[in-house]
Amino acid sequence: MPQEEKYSSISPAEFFKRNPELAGFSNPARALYQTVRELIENALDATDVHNLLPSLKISIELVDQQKQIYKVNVEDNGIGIPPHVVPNAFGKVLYSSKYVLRQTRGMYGLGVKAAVLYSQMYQDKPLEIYTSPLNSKRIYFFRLKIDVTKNEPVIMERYSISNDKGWHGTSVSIYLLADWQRSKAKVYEYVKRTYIIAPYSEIVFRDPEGNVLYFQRLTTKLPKPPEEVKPHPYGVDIELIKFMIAKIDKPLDIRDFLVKEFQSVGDVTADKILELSKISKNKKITNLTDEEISRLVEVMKTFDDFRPPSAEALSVIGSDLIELSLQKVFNPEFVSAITRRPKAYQGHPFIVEAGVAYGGGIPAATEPLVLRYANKIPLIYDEKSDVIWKVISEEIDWKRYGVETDQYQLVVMVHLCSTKVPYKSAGKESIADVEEIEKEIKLAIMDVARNLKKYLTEKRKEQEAKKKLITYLKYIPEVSRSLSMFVAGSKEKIPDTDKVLRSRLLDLIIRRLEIEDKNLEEEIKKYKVEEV
Ligand SMILES: Nc1ncnc2c1ncn2[C@@H]1O[C@H](COP(=O)(O)OP(=O)(O)OP(=O)(O)O)[C@@H](O)[C@H]1O
Repeated sequence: MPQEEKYSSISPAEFFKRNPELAGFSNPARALYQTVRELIENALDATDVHNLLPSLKISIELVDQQKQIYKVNVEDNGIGIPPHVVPNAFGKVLYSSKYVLRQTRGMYGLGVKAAVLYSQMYQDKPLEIYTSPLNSKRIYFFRLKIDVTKNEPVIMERYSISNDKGWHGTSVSIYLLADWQRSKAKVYEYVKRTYIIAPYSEIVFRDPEGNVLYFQRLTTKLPKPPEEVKPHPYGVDIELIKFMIAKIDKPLDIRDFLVKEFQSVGDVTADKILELSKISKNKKITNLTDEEISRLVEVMKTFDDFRPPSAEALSVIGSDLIELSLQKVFNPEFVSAITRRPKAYQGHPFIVEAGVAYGGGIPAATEPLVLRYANKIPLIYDEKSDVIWKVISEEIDWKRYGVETDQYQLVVMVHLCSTKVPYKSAGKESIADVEEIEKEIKLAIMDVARNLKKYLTEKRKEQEAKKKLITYLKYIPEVSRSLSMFVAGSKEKIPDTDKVLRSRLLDLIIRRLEIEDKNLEEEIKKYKVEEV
């Protein structure tokens, strides 16, 4: 006889506790990497997004050798968190300040809670937080856990002290079962790549072996912070409209609703949309039927007269900062970067930035070193399933740009900014193939690759010229001697003819070959003679 099905429901906290790999917590090594990541991303969202120059202190410490329990602490100098919000921000899955249309690293309201859930599974120390919002007179301390069944925070301890020094920011400590040896390389890579995309940050990183890395702030120029925007009509769906109506919870006229709540919709456009949807202008939003909402969405998605989505919500790094970082971190012989113009997919604005660094201090490898970023987050895992990798490895023929493809000395960086990055999973490690995005990534890389090609062509020309110079130089003594003997045979004798000829011939060759290389000075000096 078939067994009877048993039905029940679980809380979001329970769901992510049962499926930690969905948020990137699949084993002790990955969990350590992911915890560091979530804390750094929150710290940066609390600083650069709010026009504050980030100073981060990161530490990982082994606190129980036998059980392999580590303490991860990240302290920032950000906006801090209002004390009444702290318990939910850290103890309620799907609670966030980032459910608005504005580019931030965080978007799910899950990251730090996923770390806490994982933490609670294998050891019993609670999460520790101290925070002080901007201009707050007090610093607030919390020790928290999550009640997994209820998806609610459990406050174990809380108190506050006077904030005499005017400090603001947040410090979060999480204890967890981890594997430092296996995550070490990825954690280091993550911190380094964070620094590359945020060169206006100062970062101190202490690892469990006692090594301290200091990343010095390279610039005080902060990218323009993103601004919150309204949804674009191309990005709507039936549930979004229902959600917005429920949130307003007032009998507003549908026409006013469209004009006030969406970007790119003025009075005239609103009238046109409503006419096409066969909905009266004065119909109250609270009285709309499901069928009317469905018709409205259909029209909004297909109407072709909207301005494209606003890019005000985005915050790019800028080509100057990308070039600065690539130069400082890799010490290459050539760098170039570009920020493309805003584009949109499914009503979401996006901008692609790209940079290349070539030669110099970059170690040779069989593949280009690809640095992937989305909303200023470095993406480290799942490289081969990312659209950025696909473009760089399959769609760009590097040979055509003059790059030696047996031994690449090449770093290619791509940054996608969007109010909606199409990540493949909640762990935010790779970007899905969206046609519009793929195309922009390709165009951005082609832009910088063309600059690289120009540089390499010039460089090769210069090398050819040098080769010629060295050959010509060898002939100078012989030619000037023969010529001077020839001239000496004439009636009028020129004093030191040989020296004069050598000097003139040398000048002529350098001028003709347009050589400016300082390294050749030694070589040329050998052939220089005192002028008479
Ligand atoms: N260091 C911090 N400074 C200020 N606010 C913070 C900090 N850390 C967390 N928060 C607040 O806690 C909220 C929840 O953080 P959490 O990491 O769970 O999710 P998120 O960052 O919103 O989204 P995601 O799951 O995509 O990372 C944040 O939205 C933010 O408001």
